[in-house]
Amino acid sequence: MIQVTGLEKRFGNGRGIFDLNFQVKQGEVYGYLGPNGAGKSTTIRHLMGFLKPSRGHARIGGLDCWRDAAEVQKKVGYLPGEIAFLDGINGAEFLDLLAGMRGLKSKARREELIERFQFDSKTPIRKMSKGMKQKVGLVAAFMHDPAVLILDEPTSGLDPLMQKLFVELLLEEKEKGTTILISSHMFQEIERTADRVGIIKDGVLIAEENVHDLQARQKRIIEVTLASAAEADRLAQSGLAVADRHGNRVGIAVQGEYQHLFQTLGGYAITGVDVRTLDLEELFMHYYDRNDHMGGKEGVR
Ligand SMILES: Nc1ncnc2c1ncn2[C@@H]1O[C@H](COP(=O)(O)OP(=O)(O)OP(=O)(O)O)[C@@H](O)[C@H]1O
Repeated sequence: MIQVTGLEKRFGNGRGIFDLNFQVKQGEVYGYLGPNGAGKSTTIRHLMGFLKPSRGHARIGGLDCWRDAAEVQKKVGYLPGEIAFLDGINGAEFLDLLAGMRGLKSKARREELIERFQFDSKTPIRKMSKGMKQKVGLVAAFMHDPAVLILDEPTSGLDPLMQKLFVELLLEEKEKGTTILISSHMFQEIERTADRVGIIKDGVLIAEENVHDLQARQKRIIEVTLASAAEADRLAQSGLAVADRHGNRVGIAVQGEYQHLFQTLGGYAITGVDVRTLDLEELFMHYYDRNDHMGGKEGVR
């Protein structure tokens, strides 16, 4: 449904995107990840027909995103990274304007979305907080039930409750067969929704991964607390795959094979057990310089 072929944009300063190639199949959710300034928004602006490629093509549903920009923009639900609103109007008027441009008659879906995101659409846009503007942007992107959604950092500015709601909405869209490209710094949101992820750095697509494969390869760490340091020493030398060790605690990495682990643990004085899952962020970290990592579970920038 989305096809990017040899896409290139060279800005005067030598930055840009270079020979990008990827596809998003109908009904697939593609997570587009990358550190600050990697080229995510530039790619997305090409997909929306706002930028002319220096080389190559971006296509959506067979349409050329630059040549057929007007048609593409009608077809796609788009949430920009930074929304430029008209200042003199309120949220409802802004949505009316977009609905008019798209020839959308029914307000049913829009009202349902406003109800879910819980905001007063009559508030003047200049008085809205960042999060509230983001909600208006999301309603604008989803309200015409588009076959393709392109979302540039959709949860920025949303509080955790609204982020959760957004993920639910995205999963519903996925269920309906909507094709979705979502750029994000939030690994967890990508992990819960995406089928595949592409990682862009310095304008180059450096990796593509199938999220379901990654999840199947995901390891768990069983953290065992032992009655004494001597017991912990003994367990550390038992031949199990020891991932880490802190005092009386020994972390053991497992991937599907639990029988041997529990048989072995039977011979030890254990006072506690905890299970930790290595999340995809940890698996992805090797694609980034450590310096790019802002820390925490939230981002990769
Ligand atoms: N119009 C422009 N002229 C010159 N350079 C530009 C222009 N637009 C973007 N760039 C540069 O191209 C690079 C990619 O920018 P882009 O906004 O696509 O990154 P991004 O991955 O979306 O980053 P962020 O996470 O910060 O939004 C950056 O170095 C940026 O400074």
